[in-house]
Amino acid sequence: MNNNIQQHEDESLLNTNGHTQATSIPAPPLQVHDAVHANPTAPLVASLPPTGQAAGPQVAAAPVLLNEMKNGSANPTSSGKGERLQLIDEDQKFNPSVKEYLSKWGIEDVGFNYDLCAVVGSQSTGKSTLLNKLFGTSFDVMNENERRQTTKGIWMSHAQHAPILILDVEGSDGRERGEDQDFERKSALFSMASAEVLMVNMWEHQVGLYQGANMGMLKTVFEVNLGLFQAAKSKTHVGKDKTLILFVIRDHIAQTPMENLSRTLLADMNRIWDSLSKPEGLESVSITDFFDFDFTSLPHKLLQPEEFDRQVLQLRGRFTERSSSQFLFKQQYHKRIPADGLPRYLDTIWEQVMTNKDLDLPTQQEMLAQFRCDEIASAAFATFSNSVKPFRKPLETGSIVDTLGADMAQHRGVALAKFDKDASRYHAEVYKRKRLELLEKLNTALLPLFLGQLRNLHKILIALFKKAIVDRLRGESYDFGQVVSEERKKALTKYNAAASLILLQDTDWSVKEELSQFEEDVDKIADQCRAEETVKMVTQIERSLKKSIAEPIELALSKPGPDMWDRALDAFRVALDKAESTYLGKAKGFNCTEEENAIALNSLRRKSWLALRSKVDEQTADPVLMSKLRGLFEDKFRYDDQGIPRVWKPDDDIDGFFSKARNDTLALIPVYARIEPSDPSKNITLPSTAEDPIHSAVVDRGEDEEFDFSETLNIFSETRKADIEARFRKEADAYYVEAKRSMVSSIAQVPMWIYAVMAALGWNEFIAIVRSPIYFTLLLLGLAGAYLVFKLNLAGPLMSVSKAVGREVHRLADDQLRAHFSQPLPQPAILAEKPSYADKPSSSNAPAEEIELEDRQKKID
Ligand SMILES: Nc1nc2c(ncn2[C@@H]2O[C@H](COP(=O)(O)OP(=O)(O)OP(=O)(O)O)[C@@H](O)[C@H]2O)c(=O)[nH]1
Repeated sequence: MNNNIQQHEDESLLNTNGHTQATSIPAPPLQVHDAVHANPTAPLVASLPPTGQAAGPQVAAAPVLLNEMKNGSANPTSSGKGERLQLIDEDQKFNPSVKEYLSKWGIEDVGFNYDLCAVVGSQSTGKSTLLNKLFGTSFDVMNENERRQTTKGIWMSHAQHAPILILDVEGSDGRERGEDQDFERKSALFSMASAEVLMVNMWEHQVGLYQGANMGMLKTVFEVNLGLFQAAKSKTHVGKDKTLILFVIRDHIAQTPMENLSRTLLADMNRIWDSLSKPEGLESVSITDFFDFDFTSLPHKLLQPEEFDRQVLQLRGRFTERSSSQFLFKQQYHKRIPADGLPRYLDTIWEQVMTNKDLDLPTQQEMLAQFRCDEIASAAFATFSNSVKPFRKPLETGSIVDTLGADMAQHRGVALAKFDKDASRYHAEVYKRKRLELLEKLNTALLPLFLGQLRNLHKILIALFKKAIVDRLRGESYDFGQVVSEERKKALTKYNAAASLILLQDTDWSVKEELSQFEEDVDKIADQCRAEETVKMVTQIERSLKKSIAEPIELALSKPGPDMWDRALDAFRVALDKAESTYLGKAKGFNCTEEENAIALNSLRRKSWLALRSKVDEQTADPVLMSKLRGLFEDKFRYDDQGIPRVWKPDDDIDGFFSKARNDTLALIPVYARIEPSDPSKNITLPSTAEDPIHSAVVDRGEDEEFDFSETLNIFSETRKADIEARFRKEADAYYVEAKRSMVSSIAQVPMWIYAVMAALGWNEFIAIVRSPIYFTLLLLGLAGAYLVFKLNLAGPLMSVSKAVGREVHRLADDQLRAHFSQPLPQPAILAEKPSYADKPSSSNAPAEEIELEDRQKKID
């Protein structure tokens, strides 16, 4: 690549006056425009409108530009502009730096707002010179001293005054390539496929020639065009993508009028066109369906430099002034390649040309559109990815991003707008397709955020739901069913609201599945709470049942008899029925299922039964039972039928009463031993856990213990029964002994006459005391002291004091005696024969009272 910036050649070689004509033929119909056609021979100055008139900014700018040209200020190097690059080198390699250059020239981002023209023609016909003058470029110009090829390959540059790209094509017909017309053909194809305006540069004297007038090259161009239509396979394409061929006749000295030259050239082209074999269906199409022709001439640059410059300037205006009627870059010639896609397009076209493939421009444009749309989409997606990255972390850590929905929509919108801005210029169908693809890609990238947000929403709302229920159930009075239904509704509303915020348009996203999963989990928690609440409720009911059965059971068990269990079970059934109806009443608000109710009722019955059993156990504990039996025995033995205590008299049948009372009481022990009502209809039966399917399910969940109903009916075993009997017998015997003793003591009463004898014998002593003042005073004092002790309740304290004193005296005496007898005695043998009280063996170790009782018993028997 040659980036040299060449100065414009010296313009002051010759200064010969001449006149210039310009003829243009837009089509259809074929027309001839001549910038000065009204008077072809008139000098150029006369043909220009006066300064300030509507005809042309190019005219107004003319003096300035002329000065630029003369002073060399149009020199591209001075402004840093006008750089060029060798687009295709001598070895026919495409330069990959086009994009870089376009960007440097500020053309990459202009979309369709640029134009492209190419110049072809025989070698050394002043093409580069003309381009440099027209556009301020810096293409190489031949050195006069050595006449040889200067432009090799195809060069590209840009205009200084407008967004115009220029292709300077290697001259044809040069001795350097000789017979080889391969590059000429390829470069012509390439130029035609890319340029809106194809300038054909030729000397005036070449008009009418075949090779010299580039007719061979033009024939190729026309053939290629027809080939393009064959590829497009549609006649509708005809007339849509036209190219303007602008003939520039150099060194026109005006001997032959421009009109004649134009006509000759047109006739030549029509002849060529006619000679071409047309594709099927396109036999009748005219050359002007594909091409517009324009003709212009320039005076001799060396002989008429001033005129040459003026004409060039005028010609420049036709390239740059969009408002001018003679503006060359008409809309219809534009190849509709956005500037950013141009490098790729040119590269592909050249590749096609190189591989001798048919040039199918529409397909190329489509392929370019695909390529560029992909590139633009990738760039937009990369920016989008970066901007949504910050959302990932909070969502991964379980947070909810409040603005996620709006943010996702905004970032997606930005990416699509970015894509639309650059890609909408390309092939419409491709653009639409690629936009859909991008949209899908963006949605796919956003999907994890959407799902993450839903996941977190689910977790957080479930936790909140649980907490709200637990908090509300802590209160004193609540309706569980209402609490659950209110909180459920709240949770679902919140979920729906939050989920709808992140549902984006143009997606197939749905929250249906997630919502149903959420509902399922909410219900699961409600069920859990309900189960806990049911257990709580059953426990409460059980507690109140315990309270309500306590008294009736105690009462029933304290009055044993054949119907003792009938009464106890009656009381239990009443309490159980009440408990069950309380449960069912409360369970209505819980929305419990039949199965849950069955489980809870089963549990309630079992727990109630166990409560009954525990009460019975309490009432049949050893001391309680013994006291009951004792009481019953006493009632029968010590009281008569009217409940009056018996005073045993010698003629009473103590033995008979005793054995009856004892046997009756002993007969009650088996009644206590087992829960068994006399009336079988009052029997209560509960299923044991082993045979209860409902309970098995509960046990499987580890919520309850094993329960064997038949076991619970037995209050105590045979061994214990025997033990109780034995103990009772002993106690009863004690009562018997006591009864006998009380009868003996009543027999041993002092007769009344003894008291009369005592009064008769002691009468003298009584009189002696009454008559003696000392004794009488002592008697009065004694009576007064007794009265005081009685009045002040001092009998107790006096007794305890006297007892304490007695004990102390006894202890002291005991100590003294022990101390005395511990000394060696003069006759120990005598003392040893009398065992002390302490050493006295207690026959059978029984307490003294018992021994005494036994003695008495023996006597009675
Ligand atoms: N007679 C005449 N000579 C010109 C004119 N314009 C340029 N020249 C001269 O023609 C010679 C060739 O000019 P270039 O601009 O290099 O021609 P070219 O067609 O670009 O040459 P290649 O790029 O090699 O094909 C130079 O010496 C110019 O000074 C013109 O209008 N008339």
